[in-house]
Amino acid sequence: MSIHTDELRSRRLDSLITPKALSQAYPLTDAMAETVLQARAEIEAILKGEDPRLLVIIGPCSVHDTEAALAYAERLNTLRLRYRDRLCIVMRSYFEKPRTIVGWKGLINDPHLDGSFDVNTGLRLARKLLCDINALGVPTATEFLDMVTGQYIADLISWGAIGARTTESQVHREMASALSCPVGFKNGTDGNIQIALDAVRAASYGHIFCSPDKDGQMTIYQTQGNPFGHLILRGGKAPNYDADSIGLAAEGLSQAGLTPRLIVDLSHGNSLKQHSRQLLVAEDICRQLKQGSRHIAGVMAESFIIEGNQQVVDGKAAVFGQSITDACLGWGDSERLLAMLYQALA
Ligand SMILES: O=C[C@H](O)[C@H](O)COP(=O)(O)O
Ligand SMILES: C=C(OP(=O)(O)O)C(=O)O
Repeated sequence: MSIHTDELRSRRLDSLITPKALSQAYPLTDAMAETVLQARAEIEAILKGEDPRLLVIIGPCSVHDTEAALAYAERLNTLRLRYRDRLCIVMRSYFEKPRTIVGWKGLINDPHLDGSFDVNTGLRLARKLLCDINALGVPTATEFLDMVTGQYIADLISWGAIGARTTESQVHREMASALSCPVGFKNGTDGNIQIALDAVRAASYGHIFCSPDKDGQMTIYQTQGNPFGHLILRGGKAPNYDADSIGLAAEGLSQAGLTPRLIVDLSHGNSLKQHSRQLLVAEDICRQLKQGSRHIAGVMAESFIIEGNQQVVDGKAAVFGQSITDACLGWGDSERLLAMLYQALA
């Protein structure tokens, strides 16, 4: 057996900590569990149309500095409490970035921003931050991209996303069918909505899903199906936040036997990747809400403390609270955005 035919293009870097060991280091307290369970129940009620509030998923495009993310969470909490009678605010806490080709893939993958890929530290930082944010009473949202790392943090997540680049992937749909939180599926990067409608349906069924268990043992799970899958309109070749596009998507949902309620991503294809345009998209959404649209269950926005984005130089991001992936709204505009959404639900 001296000839090897596999593992020819990979090399072992390190062993991964187990999900259980990480949870023991950063446990889910009863108060955090309460935050998660209450937020999930509220989001589910909003998606069903039983809670008239608007779900608002807002926060940085990605977390690269946990101190800055926590500072943002503290600011956001003030507005979350102020607007809680009309808005259900959940903080975007994204640790995994899907790349069009290549690039920094997020805090879990490369926490030191220098290509050292210290995944164990990335997982520790991500879990600790989620504990700290939930301890404030702020619920968290994330994208589930990797098939393994979700096991380390999913108990602290109130809302999950499957991104535009993975909505059509069978394993992501299977994963979503197992997740305990509501999961939004984005339309494809080209604007294809059908793949997201198919994904919502696929995830609502039970599947067989192979994943590590909390001890790290590879396990065959039988999933139950997720009844709270939903559509996220993120734009594609053209934006899709206007009333006609939302009406068409709602019709598609109804024809597929799904609740015609969806989330609009103010960013990405809808903002033409120009961060300030999120406010223009929001104005249109507010108009639709004021006109009584029943299809808009929520919105998503990319926002941080400092407007725009920055380059990482020598493993360092120089500006505190500014994105190192997509450009975000700054704090002032984020305050204006939340005030505008709140007014629209008057
Ligand atoms: O949300 C972030 C980005 O839009 C996504 O990760 C794709 O980024 P990229 O096209 O720069 O790789
Ligand atoms: C990558 C993201 O979005 P999309 O999948 O829509 O490109 C995101 O929301 O971070």
